[in-house]
Amino acid sequence: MKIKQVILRHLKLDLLEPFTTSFGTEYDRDFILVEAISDDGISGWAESVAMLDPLYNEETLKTNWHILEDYLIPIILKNEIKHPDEISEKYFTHIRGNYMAKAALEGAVWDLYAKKQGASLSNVLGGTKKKIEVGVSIGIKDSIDSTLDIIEARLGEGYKRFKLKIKPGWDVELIDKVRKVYPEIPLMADANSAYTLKDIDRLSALDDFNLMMIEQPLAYNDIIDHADLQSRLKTPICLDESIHSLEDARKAIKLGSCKIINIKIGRVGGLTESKKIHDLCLEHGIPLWCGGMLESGIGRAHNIAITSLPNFTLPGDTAASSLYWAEDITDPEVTVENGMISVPELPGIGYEPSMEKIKKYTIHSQTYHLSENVARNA
Ligand SMILES: O=C(O)CCC(=O)c1ccccc1C(=O)O
Ligand SMILES: [Mg+2]
Repeated sequence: MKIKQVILRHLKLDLLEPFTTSFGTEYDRDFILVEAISDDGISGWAESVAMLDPLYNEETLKTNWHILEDYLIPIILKNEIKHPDEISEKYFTHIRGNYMAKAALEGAVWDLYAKKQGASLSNVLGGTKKKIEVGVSIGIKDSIDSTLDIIEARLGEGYKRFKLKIKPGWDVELIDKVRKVYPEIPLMADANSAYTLKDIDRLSALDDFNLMMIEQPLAYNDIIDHADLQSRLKTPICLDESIHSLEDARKAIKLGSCKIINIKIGRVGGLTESKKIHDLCLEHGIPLWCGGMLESGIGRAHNIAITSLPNFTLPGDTAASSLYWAEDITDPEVTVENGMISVPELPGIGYEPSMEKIKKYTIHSQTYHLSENVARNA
């Protein structure tokens, strides 16, 4: 495969409802859409899940644009790529970190590769499921009653798992009240690193509610204290922020830092690394689910494809487009029926980017070609 052109677009979509976590409130979603075009004129698409501010992790939309423009795109334009696995295994190895930037460009090449094979992205990744189960992530609200109303609505829509964002002071009472109303629903909590081991009493109190898991209770860069905490809790810990690679997953499993892992393609540097973590976790009996980053339909399509692999046995965060956006940028949008999404069988990601809607939400765009300057840097 020869990539002759890459287009970066900065899009902004307004969220229908503000989304609050322990690290802040999002009112809208700015992201980079990546289009990689081959010499025979086929486009592959992906999005960077980096946010505008470095609150979830250290990457931002601007750091991603810089790394894509100055390092990653020149490499992709200069080299002939036989298989997308080569991108993380050979071409990006000397660039440290910047996982979300790497994943965005790698993902666009994966979509392009699948389209050239005439196969679905799920198919080329080794996906086996035709349908995937989905859950929903519910942000921090002004009251427990409004949280209960949302759970009621999502239950009616068939969602298979309910994740409540927690932070100190919005935790034990919330979970207790929700459990009293819904003693049986698959329920979990995500702290986004809002606690330390000093909060052991509060975290132990959460152990009484039969939660499926507690996601990332401790620091975003920790696997040591999580191992200590896991040894004191019966509720499984799920790591999100702390896992950036196959190596991180191997070490966390070895230490006993978690019993479940959430894979976000962007956080681990792409689909190739996601597959490797998948295989390792399968071998060690660690169940997986696919996390969400308030993606547009393009990112959702990638999440659906990776979730079709067999060890994604727990419902993920890839809910319907209509819960987030007045309109999404793909045709069709991502829809959920009875808590399930059908994995597309069309070539590539299987959701067509709508050029009309993409234009409508684009703030800025830039096209990159192979040039003398690019060749020198790559
Ligand atoms: O609905 C979604 O896309 C998942 C929302 C979510 O939980 C989330 C959103 C932004 C950043 C981090 C997280 C998280 O999983 O921790
Ligand atoms: Mg999380």
